[in-house]
Amino acid sequence: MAVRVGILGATGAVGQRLIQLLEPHPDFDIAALTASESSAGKSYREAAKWRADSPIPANVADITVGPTEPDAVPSDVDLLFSSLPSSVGAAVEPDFCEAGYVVSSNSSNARMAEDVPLVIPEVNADHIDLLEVQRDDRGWDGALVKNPNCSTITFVPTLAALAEFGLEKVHVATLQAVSGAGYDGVTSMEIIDNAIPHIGSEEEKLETESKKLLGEFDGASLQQNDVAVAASCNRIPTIDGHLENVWLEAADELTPEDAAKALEAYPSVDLPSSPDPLIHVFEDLERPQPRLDRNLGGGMAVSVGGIRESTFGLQYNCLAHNTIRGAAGASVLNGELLLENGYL
Ligand SMILES: NC(=O)C1=CN([C@@H]2O[C@H](COP(=O)(O)OP(=O)(O)OC[C@H]3O[C@@H](n4cnc5c(N)ncnc54)[C@H](OP(=O)(O)O)[C@@H]3O)[C@@H](O)[C@H]2O)C=CC1
Ligand SMILES: N[C@@H](CC(=O)OP(=O)(O)O)C(=O)O
Repeated sequence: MAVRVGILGATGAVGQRLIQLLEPHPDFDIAALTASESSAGKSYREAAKWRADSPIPANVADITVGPTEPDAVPSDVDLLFSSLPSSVGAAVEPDFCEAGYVVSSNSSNARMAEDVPLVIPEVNADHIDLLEVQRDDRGWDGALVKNPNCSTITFVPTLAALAEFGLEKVHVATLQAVSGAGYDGVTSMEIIDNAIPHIGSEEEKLETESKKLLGEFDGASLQQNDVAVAASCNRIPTIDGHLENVWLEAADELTPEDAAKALEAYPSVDLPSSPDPLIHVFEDLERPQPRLDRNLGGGMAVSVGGIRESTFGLQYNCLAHNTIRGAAGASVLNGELLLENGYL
């Protein structure tokens, strides 16, 4: 029987992507939608400014949006996907966990908390069991799991694939799509004919979240990876798809040929939203490109190209769809992992 799920922040850009991904999902049934007080009490059709590239699913359009409070969500809902602004997530997600709900959250609050698993299932599925520590620490019947920032999700799987060569230093420069800032985030006057070489807090997220994701969990605590990561984040006028330039210094010899083999061989996981292959490797130096390659693997794949030797070790470019692999799809995949591991 399908698991009944809810979406916190269902009317937003990521909430709409979640609805697109969850409506046809084999294991999940959308049973509750929440948003701010100004949307509560309206039908989803009325409350959401629907801007996704497929119609609102008929069975979702007539659901009444509730306020984002534990009492407003039916108790037979087992899993909540959270796409709230991070300040709201910080305030309310713990209340839902305390009330017994399992929350798979895309919001950035608490990603670096010691007892909160930050998970990309293809990279560190075993970190999910940090939830046992979390439940002991906090006395929750529910649980809180996070997916990382969209730019972090794009380059960390490539590092995981190359980890066998010994990760020492990584420099990453991003070219991020405007959808990452939300529908009202960057005005057309700011971004057309332009590039903005700063995205608030983004560099720090890439530098810190990557070490947690690549860390070791021994069943009791998590030891972060000591790879040095330096990031530079830029906004460019693409709609979806974050492209990143990576320079990697490895401890062992790492030729472009070895890197391509390791990236291509890196496995996906046996969960419905994990694409096979996970990583597409292009020989064409002009790929990957956001418009051409962001939808590979249903928007859940990572693509890599331009692999070459450089003054600073191995150099390559990577790309992923920021609102699917980088946000809604990442939360859904973590929901699948929670189900697979008996947390629901
Ligand atoms: N856009 C993207 O590509 C990405 C976004 N994220 C993160 O995901 C989260 C959501 O982003 P996005 O969908 O773009 O944001 P939006 O602003 O589009 O949506 C926010 C959602 O939260 C609800 N909300 C806002 N304030 C409150 C409140 N006080 N109480 C309850 N609900 C509230 C909104 O409801 P209402 O409609 O009623 O206002 C809406 O449903 C953010 O944390 C963002 O940083 C992460 C990666 C990518
Ligand atoms: N800051 C990201 C999107 C985002 O909301 O990230 P986070 O989930 O870390 O808040 C971008 O601009 O593309």
